[in-house]
Amino acid sequence: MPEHEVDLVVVGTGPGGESLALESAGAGLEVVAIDKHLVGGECPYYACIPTKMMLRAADTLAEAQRAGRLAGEVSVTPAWAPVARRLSEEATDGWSDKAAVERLEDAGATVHHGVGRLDGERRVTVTPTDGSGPITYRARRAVVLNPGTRPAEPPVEGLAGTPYWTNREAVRATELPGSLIVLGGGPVGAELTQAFARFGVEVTVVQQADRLLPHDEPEASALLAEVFAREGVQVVTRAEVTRVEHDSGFTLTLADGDRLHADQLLVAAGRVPNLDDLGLDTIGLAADRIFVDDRMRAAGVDGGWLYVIGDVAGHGAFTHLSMYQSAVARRAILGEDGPPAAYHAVPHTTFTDPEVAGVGLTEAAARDAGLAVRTGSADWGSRGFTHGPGADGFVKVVADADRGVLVGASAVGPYAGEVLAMLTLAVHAELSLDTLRSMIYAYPTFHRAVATALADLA
Ligand SMILES: Cc1cc2nc3c(=O)[nH]c(=O)nc-3n(C[C@H](O)[C@H](O)[C@H](O)COP(=O)(O)OP(=O)(O)OC[C@H]3O[C@@H](n4cnc5c(N)ncnc54)[C@H](O)[C@@H]3O)c2cc1C
Ligand SMILES: NC(=O)c1ccc[n+]([C@@H]2O[C@H](COP(=O)([O-])OP(=O)(O)OC[C@H]3O[C@@H](n4cnc5c(N)ncnc54)[C@H](O)[C@@H]3O)[C@@H](O)[C@H]2O)c1
Repeated sequence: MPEHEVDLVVVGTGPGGESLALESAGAGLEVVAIDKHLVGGECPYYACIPTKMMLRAADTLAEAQRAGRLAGEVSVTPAWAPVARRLSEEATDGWSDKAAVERLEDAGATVHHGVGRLDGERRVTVTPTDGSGPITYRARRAVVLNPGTRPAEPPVEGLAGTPYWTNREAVRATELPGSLIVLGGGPVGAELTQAFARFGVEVTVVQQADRLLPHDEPEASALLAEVFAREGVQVVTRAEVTRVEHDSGFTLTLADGDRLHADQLLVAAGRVPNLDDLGLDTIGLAADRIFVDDRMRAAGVDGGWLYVIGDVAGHGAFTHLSMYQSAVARRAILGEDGPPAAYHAVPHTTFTDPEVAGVGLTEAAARDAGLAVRTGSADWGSRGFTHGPGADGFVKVVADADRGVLVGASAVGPYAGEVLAMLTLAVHAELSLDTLRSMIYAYPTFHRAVATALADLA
C-alpha cells in the first residue's frame, strides 16, 4: 500500500479537531482530516446546536403561557413542524457537512470520509466510506485523535435491537410521540425531556441516580425536579430497569416490579468513548482510556507525536473543552507559546428552563478535596421579583476559606449561563473574595445575586 507523507493527520473531526485542521492548514501545514461521519462532529448536527434550537422553541411556548400573568393572554398552538424545519434547514443543512468540508479544502486540507486507524508509529490508515481502497498516511509532525463518544446502551434485557431513540433520532424527529420514556436524567435527558414535554409529549424520566443532574449541586437537582413536576413530567429516581419490551410501544419493568409504558423510548444513559476502533493497540496503548499531559500529548507514546482532544481526553464532555484543548494542541504542534491546559475552572450550562450553570467544584467536591469550605447562597433578589414567573433559581458560591478565593459556583435560573461568565472569571483568575466584594454590581441585574451570595459566605 503506498504511503503518503504529510505534516498532520486529524482522526475524528469533532469541533476541536475540525478547527485544529483548519487553523493548521491555514498556517501552511499539509493536513489530512478524516471523519467517518460528518465533519464537525456531534455538536452541530445532533447535539448542542439542534437541541438548543428545540429548547428555544419550547421556551417560547413556556413564555407564551407566562404572558397571561405579565402582559395579556397569548394564544399559541404548539407545532413541531417549524422546529423540525429549523433543525433541518437552518441548523444542519439537511445533516450535510458540505460547507464544513469545503471550508477545510479551501484552507488547503485533504478531507476523507472514512474510518481512520493508527497503524504503528505516526501512521494512519483510512478506510473510505465510499468503498474505495485504503490509504495510509505518515505524519511528520503529529497525529491528533478527536473521535468523541457514542451513546451508551445499558445492559438491560430486551433493550438491544429495539428501535429506541438516542439523541440522533431525537433531533431528527419530524413527528412527536404521544408519550416518551427518557432513560437517564443527566444533561441530555434533562434537556430533551423539557423540550418534548413542553410540546405536549407525556414524558417519564427514569433515572438510575438518586437525582437529576447528579454532577450539579443538589439544590439545582431539587429545583429542576420541582419544575418538571409542575410541568407534568414524571421523574423516577433510583430506578433500576430490569427488562425492556417493544411491541406497539415500549414497556419497561423496574426492579421494584413497576411497569412503565410509552410510545417511544429515548436512551440518554451516558456515553462511550470511541477509542475501541482506532488501532491504539498498534502503538501499545489500551483502548479503554487514554491519559494526556497538559499539552494534550498522549502518555506512554515516545516522541510526543500523538495528541488527544475532546470528550475522550477525560476532562469533561463539552464543546468548549474540545475547542480549548484544540488550541492547546495546535500551539504545541505549531511550536507557539501559550499556557498549558488547566481544568480548575471548567464551566457548563444545561439549557433547561431554569438554566443550570456551574463552574469549578461543587460543595461536595470541594469537601472531598479536603478544602476549608464555606458556601453562600442567594435568590435572584430584585431582578427575580421584577421578572416574575419563570424566575426560579439561585446563585451558590463555594469558597476555600484558607485561600480566600472561590473554587466553584452555580447559577440556576433565567440567563444563568450568562451570569456564569463572572463566576467563571472569578474561579479561573482566583480573584480574592475581597476583590469580588469590593466590586459594584449593577441594580437590578441577575448577576447582582452574586454579591448577595458572597455576603452570605460570611
Ligand atoms: C444531545 C447532546 C447535547 C449536547 N449539548 C451540548 C452543549 O449545549 N454544550 C456543550 O458544550 N456540549 C454539549 N454536548 C457535548 C458535545 O456535543 C461534545 O462535547 C462535543 O461534540 C465535543 O466532542 P468531541 O470533540 O470529543 O467529538 P465529537 O463531536 O463526538 O466528534 C467526533 C467525531 O469523530 C468521528 N470519528 C470517531 N471515530 C472515528 C474514526 N476512527 N475515524 C474517523 N472518524 C471518527 C465521529 O464521526 C465524529 O464526527 C452535547 C452532547 C449531546 C449528546
Ligand atoms: N448543555 C450542555 O453542555 C450539555 C448537554 C447535553 C450533554 N452534555 C454533555 O454530554 C455528556 C453526556 O450527557 P448524558 O446526559 O448522556 O450523560 P451523563 O453520564 O451525564 O448522564 C447519564 C445519566 O444516565 C443515568 N443512567 C445511566 N445508566 C442508566 C440506566 N441503566 N437507567 C437509568 N438511568 C441511567 C445516570 O444516572 C446519569 O445521571 C455529559 O457529560 C455532558 O458533559 C452537555
